[in-house]
Amino acid sequence: MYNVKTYNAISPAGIDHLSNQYQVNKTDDADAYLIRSVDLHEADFPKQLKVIARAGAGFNNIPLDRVTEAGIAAFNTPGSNANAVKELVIAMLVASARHMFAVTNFSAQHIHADISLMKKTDDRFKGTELLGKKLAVIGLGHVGSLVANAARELGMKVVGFDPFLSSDAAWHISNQIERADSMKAAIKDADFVTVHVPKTAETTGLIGAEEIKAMKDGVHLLNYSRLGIVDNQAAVNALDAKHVASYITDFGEDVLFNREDVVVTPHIGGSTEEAEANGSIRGANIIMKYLETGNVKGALNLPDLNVPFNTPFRLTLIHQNIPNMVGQIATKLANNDLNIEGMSNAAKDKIAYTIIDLDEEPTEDLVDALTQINSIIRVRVIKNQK
Ligand SMILES: NC(=O)C1=CN([C@@H]2O[C@H](COP(=O)(O)OP(=O)(O)OC[C@H]3O[C@@H](n4cnc5c(N)ncnc54)[C@H](O)[C@@H]3O)[C@@H](O)[C@H]2O)C=CC1
Ligand SMILES: O=C(O)CCC(=O)C(=O)O
Repeated sequence: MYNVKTYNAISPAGIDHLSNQYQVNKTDDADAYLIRSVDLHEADFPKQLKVIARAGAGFNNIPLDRVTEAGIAAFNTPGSNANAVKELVIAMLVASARHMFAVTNFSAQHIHADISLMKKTDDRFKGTELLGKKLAVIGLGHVGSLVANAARELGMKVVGFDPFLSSDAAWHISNQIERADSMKAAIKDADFVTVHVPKTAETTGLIGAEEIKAMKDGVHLLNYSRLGIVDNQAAVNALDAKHVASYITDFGEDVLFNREDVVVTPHIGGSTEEAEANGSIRGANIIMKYLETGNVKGALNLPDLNVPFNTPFRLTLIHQNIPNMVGQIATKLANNDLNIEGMSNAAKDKIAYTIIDLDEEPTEDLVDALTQINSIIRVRVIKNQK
């Protein structure tokens, strides 16, 4: 039996997807965490924790260095909630162009008045159309590409900026999206700017005072990525100066409250039934595959390694990516008279991962001996359940 611990509200679709070899939230000593945006930076991890699956895209809530040092595999589920974010961002583009929140506030406050009178005398709520307007999309991954394509379908001119665009992601972007080769080129004459990048040291403050100054007067700015990617104080200063027309974000801070020209949603970009189910089912599949086979695809901190599991036992080893590790491991197995049926190894940056297939169960002494090799981070024995 494997133990899974969940954090945040995890869609039951993923919990139900786990096989009967899994029990959920019965103990804190979990083999796997299935999480959403809980902040794990200050958390201690139980010794037997082997895998963290983040149902969602952003993984800035996981202390990756510490998790890797503990030999814990970490995964996210990019794309699982991208459509949900896209739909909300498109709604917010329309809402900002039509002053939707100020309009509905006005209506709520004048519920007993003859609102049609205001229409005849007041141009305050006259909006603009998206058709023909220019949208700059910063970051063209799962979310950004969907936003760019949908905006194009609405008749907007769309320019994208993503210096790290993967060739896979590029396939999903309409050929009618203009590619900018700098942030400045993307934002300079855009009517709307929306940001869809991960939060990293490099993207913190990506849209600061200088970038906002380079935008045209009357721009509408959207941040559905993370707190800190847009400098909120710089955005407020530009709103005060009437340079930015409105700022719409999923990540509130005190400086943003009680302003008519700011709309804050409470981090709900990915909060739809469908997106939460997608993410939790993908997270459940990741946990089952990693715990039961050791195979890895798309981890945040381990290389891809997928080997058909056809022997009764398997050893998996997470270790430093340095010379002679595989040689030392093979020697320990030979010294214990264990025949290696198959051995595969892959590396990602400083970390390497080795899978060894065996006909016999390795002894505890052998596992101890392997664990004691300098630069081995974690050794796991997996019994084939098939
Ligand atoms: N508000 C919400 O509920 C949600 C927020 N998000 C946020 O949106 C982010 C993006 O999500 P996905 O599109 O699924 O991720 P993704 O990984 O598919 O795409 C991110 C893109 O950003 C690009 N990028 C990285 N640094 C950049 C830079 N300096 N300038 C321009 N582009 C850059 C990457 O090359 C990549 O193509 C997530 O990391 C997360 O923080 C995602 C889902 C829901
Ligand atoms: O709804 C959630 O769990 C957060 C979604 C999100 O921010 C993400 O996937 O990056």
